[in-house]
Amino acid sequence: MPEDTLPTPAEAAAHGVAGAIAAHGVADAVAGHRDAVAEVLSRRDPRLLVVVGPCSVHDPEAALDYAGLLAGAAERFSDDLVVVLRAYLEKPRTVSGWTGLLPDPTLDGKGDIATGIRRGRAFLAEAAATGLPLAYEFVDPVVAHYVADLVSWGAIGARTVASQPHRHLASWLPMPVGMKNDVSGHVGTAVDAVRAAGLSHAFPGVSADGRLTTLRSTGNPDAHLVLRGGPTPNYDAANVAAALAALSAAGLPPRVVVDASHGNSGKDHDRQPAVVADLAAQVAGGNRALVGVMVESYLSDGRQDLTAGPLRPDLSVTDSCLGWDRTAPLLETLARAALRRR
Ligand SMILES: O=C[C@H](O)[C@H](O)COP(=O)(O)O
Ligand SMILES: C=C(OP(=O)(O)O)C(=O)O
Repeated sequence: MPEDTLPTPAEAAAHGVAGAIAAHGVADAVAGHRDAVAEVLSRRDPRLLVVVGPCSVHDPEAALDYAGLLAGAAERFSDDLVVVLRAYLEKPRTVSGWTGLLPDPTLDGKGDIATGIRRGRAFLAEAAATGLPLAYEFVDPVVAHYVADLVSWGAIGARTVASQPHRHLASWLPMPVGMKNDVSGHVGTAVDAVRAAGLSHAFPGVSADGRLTTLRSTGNPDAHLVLRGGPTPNYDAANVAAALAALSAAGLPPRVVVDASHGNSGKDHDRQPAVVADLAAQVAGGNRALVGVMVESYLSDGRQDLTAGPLRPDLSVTDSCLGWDRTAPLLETLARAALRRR
């Protein structure tokens, strides 16, 4: 195979970790996780969805250590929270920068995507074996065909939410997909995206055997809005209420996930606890439409530049994250809030 030829999605799925995926019953677990998330989004399950984990995975071994810690906490709070691990292997960039472990597994711009698919799937399979559902931002619609089988909650990000191919992809993906408000803070684009994802579409895609093909979707009933802020935050009760009103006006179910990071914390990890505290108060105060919270969290507080010399495995190389020691209490706060809301 020439160096740059990629395996087909079916070949990638059959490679290496297929045995581990089967041994751990991952496919059945993923189906169960997707249903569990959908139940929370539909509010039939009163628990709170918490999507938490690193901004990006740059060191799979360290990220698995993090997943182990999170799996323990998820179990502890399982009466009140449905905890999903951010297992993000692609990063959208405002202009340029590292694009993630799957497109650039050597973190140096070489773009060895074939290796990235192999390493990425190995990471996802091992992370799934912890028992946690996995969250993933679908940045490149082609790459989606290599990873979607292991994902239980998908995101279309602030930089792609207006894109028709991404909306079409979301309409076809077999898991709940969150549509983020765009980077300007405009919520209407994401409301349009939720509507578009709920409809059926025919669009070009890749079949399991690697052929370019026409994909036909039936519409994603579990597409929903994610508030992530913009130049100013939009996590407070007034912005949440305005977003719910916009959803209702568009004939969509009033439900929202709120991201405590990104525009809601000015990308400053130190601000995330205050945002989570505000969201927990809204939940505890009885807001049943606030169905989920996202937190960017990793082993240690902060971030590092990729060019800063030997990389630390425990520190984000993209957005700054809240360290594990400060994340665990936030999960407890959210669990208490969800319990109180019941
Ligand atoms: O979540 C990560 C970043 O916010 C996103 O990938 C954009 O990063 P950038 O603005 O540094 O390119
Ligand atoms: C890039 C991300 O978010 P956003 O699209 O909100 O910037 C992310 O969640 O990693």
